[in-house]
Amino acid sequence: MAPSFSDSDSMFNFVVREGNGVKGMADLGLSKVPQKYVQPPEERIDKLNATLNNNPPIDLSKLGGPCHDQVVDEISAAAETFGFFQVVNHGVPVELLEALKVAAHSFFGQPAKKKAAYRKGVSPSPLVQYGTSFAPEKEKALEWKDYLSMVYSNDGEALRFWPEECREVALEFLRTSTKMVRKLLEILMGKLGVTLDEEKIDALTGLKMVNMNFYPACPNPELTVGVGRHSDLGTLTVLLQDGIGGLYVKVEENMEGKKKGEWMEIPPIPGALVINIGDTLQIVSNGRYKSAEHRVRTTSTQSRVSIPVFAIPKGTEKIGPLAQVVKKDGVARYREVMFEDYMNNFFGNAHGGKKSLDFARIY
Ligand SMILES: O=C(O)CCC(=O)C(=O)O
Ligand SMILES: [Fe+2]
Repeated sequence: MAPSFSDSDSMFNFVVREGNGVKGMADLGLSKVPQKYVQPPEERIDKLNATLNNNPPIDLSKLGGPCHDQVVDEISAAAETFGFFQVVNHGVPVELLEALKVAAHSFFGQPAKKKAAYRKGVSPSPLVQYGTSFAPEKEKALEWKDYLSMVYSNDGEALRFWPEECREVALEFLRTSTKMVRKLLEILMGKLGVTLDEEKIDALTGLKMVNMNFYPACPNPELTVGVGRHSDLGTLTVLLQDGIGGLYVKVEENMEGKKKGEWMEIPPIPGALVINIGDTLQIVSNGRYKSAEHRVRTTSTQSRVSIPVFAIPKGTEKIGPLAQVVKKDGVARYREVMFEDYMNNFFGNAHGGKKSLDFARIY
């Protein structure tokens, strides 16, 4: 059946307000995306205009062994330059990664009605939200993506309220990746001369959330984006992408073999996870660690899924550059902000690269 939206309002209502999602629309059979999905030329993703990031993944099982210091240096060097790296032997079982992708397809493969039950405002729990694009009411062009977001409060509530198609694997992903996040933070803080204690861990990662992103096959990958340019708002993101590819990270600074502003494709590596530095860690480290600006391209042949775990501060937490680092740097590059305010600003605006950091930047 060919879709027959009489105007862009009825398309918006169908996809966004009624919760059919971009998948519901794509399933109708489209030969061309609606105008509302066409990105301005400067935001479109030209596959041929990107380089491939073929840095080998960092092997976390070498921590604690004879190559410990070298691995620590690789992690901090990646955090200081790209704001991203891939890891293997990360402690998240490889079978779980497979099960997560299956669970994501099974959640999004359900009839729209079942997913729409978790829409903002009607979801039976504030911990769970299903939606589409990022800030659809604010965006000039929509993102070709549906998502499910699951906030962690405790195991009991997760198993009770998260959707049954994915709750067990999502919880296990959160549990196992949290251990790695702790290890990575310990290393990154250690490099700043700061010891990570329970209080600091809680301040930086007190709120955890698992998302599932679904990017339906798209008839016009050259005109659309799956996710627009953004950095993640929290401390660290652990991202599982499937084998389809389409994740791009922007080069922050000129460096050997890489030019500032150039986009690198992050290839899927079987069994690996992608680690992103988020805005919070850039602020806390007074700019030493870079949050990674990234975006996602759509594909015309297959639906892609990705599953990030976000480790972020609680809303009541005050976030600012660490005193030890400011002392060393002689200047604070960011002001202290209530994380809730930072979050409201982040989610209250359409994606726009790293402009989210301006909220805390001192000029
Ligand atoms: O799908 C991806 O690879 C990345 C998704 C992403 O950037 C996000 O959910 O914040
Ligand atoms: Fe992201």
